[in-house]
Amino acid sequence: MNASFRILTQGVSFKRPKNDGTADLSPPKRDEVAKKPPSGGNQLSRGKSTRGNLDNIFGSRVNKSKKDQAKEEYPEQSDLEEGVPADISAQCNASLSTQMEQDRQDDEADESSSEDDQPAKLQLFSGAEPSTDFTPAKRKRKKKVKKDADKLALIKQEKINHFRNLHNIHVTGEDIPEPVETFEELATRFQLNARLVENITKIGYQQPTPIQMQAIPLVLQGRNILASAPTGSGKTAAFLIPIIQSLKCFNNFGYRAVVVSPTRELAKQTFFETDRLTLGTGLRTHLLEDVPKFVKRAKKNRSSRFDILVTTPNRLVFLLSKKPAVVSLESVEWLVIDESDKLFEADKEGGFRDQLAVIYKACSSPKVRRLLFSATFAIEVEEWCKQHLDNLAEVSIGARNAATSAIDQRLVFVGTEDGKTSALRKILQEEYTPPVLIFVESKQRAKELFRELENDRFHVDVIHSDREQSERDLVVSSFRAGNIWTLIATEVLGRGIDFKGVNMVINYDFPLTSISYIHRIGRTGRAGQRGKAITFFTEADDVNLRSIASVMQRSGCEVPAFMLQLPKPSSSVRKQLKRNPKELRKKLKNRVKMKKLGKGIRKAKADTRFSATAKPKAATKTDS
Ligand SMILES: Nc1ncnc2c1ncn2[C@@H]1O[C@H](COP(=O)(O)OP(=O)(O)OP(=O)(O)O)[C@@H](O)[C@H]1O
Repeated sequence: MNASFRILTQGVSFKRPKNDGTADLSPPKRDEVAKKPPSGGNQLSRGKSTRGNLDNIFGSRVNKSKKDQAKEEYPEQSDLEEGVPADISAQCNASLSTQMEQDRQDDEADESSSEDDQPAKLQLFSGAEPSTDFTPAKRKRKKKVKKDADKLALIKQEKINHFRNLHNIHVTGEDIPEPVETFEELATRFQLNARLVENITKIGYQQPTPIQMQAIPLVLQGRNILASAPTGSGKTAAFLIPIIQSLKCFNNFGYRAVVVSPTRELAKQTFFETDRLTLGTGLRTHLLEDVPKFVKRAKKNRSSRFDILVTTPNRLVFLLSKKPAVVSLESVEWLVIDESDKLFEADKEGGFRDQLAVIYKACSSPKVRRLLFSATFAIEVEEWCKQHLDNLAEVSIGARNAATSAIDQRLVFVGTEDGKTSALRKILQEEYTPPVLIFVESKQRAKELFRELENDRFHVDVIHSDREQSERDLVVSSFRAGNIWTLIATEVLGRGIDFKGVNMVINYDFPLTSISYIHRIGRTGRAGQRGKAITFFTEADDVNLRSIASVMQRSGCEVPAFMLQLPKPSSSVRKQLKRNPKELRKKLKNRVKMKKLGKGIRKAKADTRFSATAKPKAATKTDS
């Protein structure tokens, strides 16, 4: 991917509607939006904050086609090449400096001549002192100072743009602060807590990653943020470092920051990262694990002993929905929604989105800021943020919804389901470099594959939602410690989990969406290391093949041309893919089976012409 991107900073500010006690996380309906009259401009007056205003603004934006909007925010490659390369920036600085020097000399000459004229002009005024502001010399000097300041600002902006281009940083929003290049710069510019600096050094972070370069100053500015950056690019520290800095030290007010993660494993990992970064600062972090214990503790009013809460949404919602609620989020200043696109997902029962709405509403302080982070970007999350979050800044690193270029990705055709085990054994024999993660689509599949491999020499174990929490914890820690070499997992480990040094990810079952593909393979190739991802596909997987091939192509992998030319799934299939991908996959598998069955029957029928013993049943046996 070319590192040269044009920076887009749109001067748009959005006001949050008045807090009416509702927390509707659903995006506005398109036709509702389309009916709204277009707004007069994209700058909203600061005084009034009404939903009507918001809708007008939102309407004017979404009336553009998504393609146009995307093009505005992410120019095509040819456009991107117009970025500001280093030498151009240097030339620009040099020529501006020369021009400024020339202007200075001209102005000095002008000034001396106009000062000579002054007495004559001043005599025109009798009695009253002339206003000093309006003497031509002063006016000129003022103009010159302004001109110089403008030029300096231009040079500075040019440098910032160049820096962002270099690191693939894209930002939108008003008044975006300068990114930081080093942790030393961060420490001096924001007077970072000495213990926090010490902890960053102790952990071994030498330089901020691109998301940290831009997101940390933004969070420290007190903004609402929607951020996306590749898997394994340090998003956790990008929100934790500035939150820790802003909370300063322990106080007795109760939770002031809440981090919501979709899985227990991820919540636990974030808790450990928070623990490492807060060491010695006095801040206290609580991982919400044992709900009954929490309820007991809450009765003694002991929840105010912590500053930061890390949790999954369902546990927190359970506590919030007790009458009376056993947890208070009224003092929360920072609400972090990690894996934000996942937590915005809604299913028939409401899913994560409804839970998020409860949490959102419970964080009732006017001081609260929301930080939404993920490796993948969803347009509906962006639309919601734009509509509901005041002073929003968006930051993203690299191309949206692309896998990291640190992963070598490969697609392997295995024919049918039956072809998978032998293909897996072949790979494990020929290129086995543990630790290896194998993803399957359901707990049933996970159990079956585990039985298949458990007696081989691959030190295999399995993790899925049917296992006890203690077993899951043990499996994760054993895999981290290197006692398990091959781990079979469902989507439980698909997002956010940071296992150091996973060398290979195998998608034994084809991911249901390209988003799931990006997160699954992102368990390798993290924090600057390289990794390998192999994905099996069968005849039943062609509905998703094109979108995954596109992800591969966007992250710089070679993809067979035919895959990119596969027909796009019809709109009804796309809808099903979004609503219930598992169900659709089942249907497609059945269709392939039926097709084969049909072929088998036809073949068998044909065979019976020559051999009376051939039966259709026998011909289809291998497909079952
Ligand atoms: N500045 C840094 N320098 C070096 N390593 C870092 C830095 N910041 C974070 N890391 C390390 O990078 C790894 C990935 O970080 P993290 O888990 O935060 O990634 P992520 O972007 O949240 O990934 P995902 O999208 O998969 O959740 C971790 O091991 C973390 O310790």
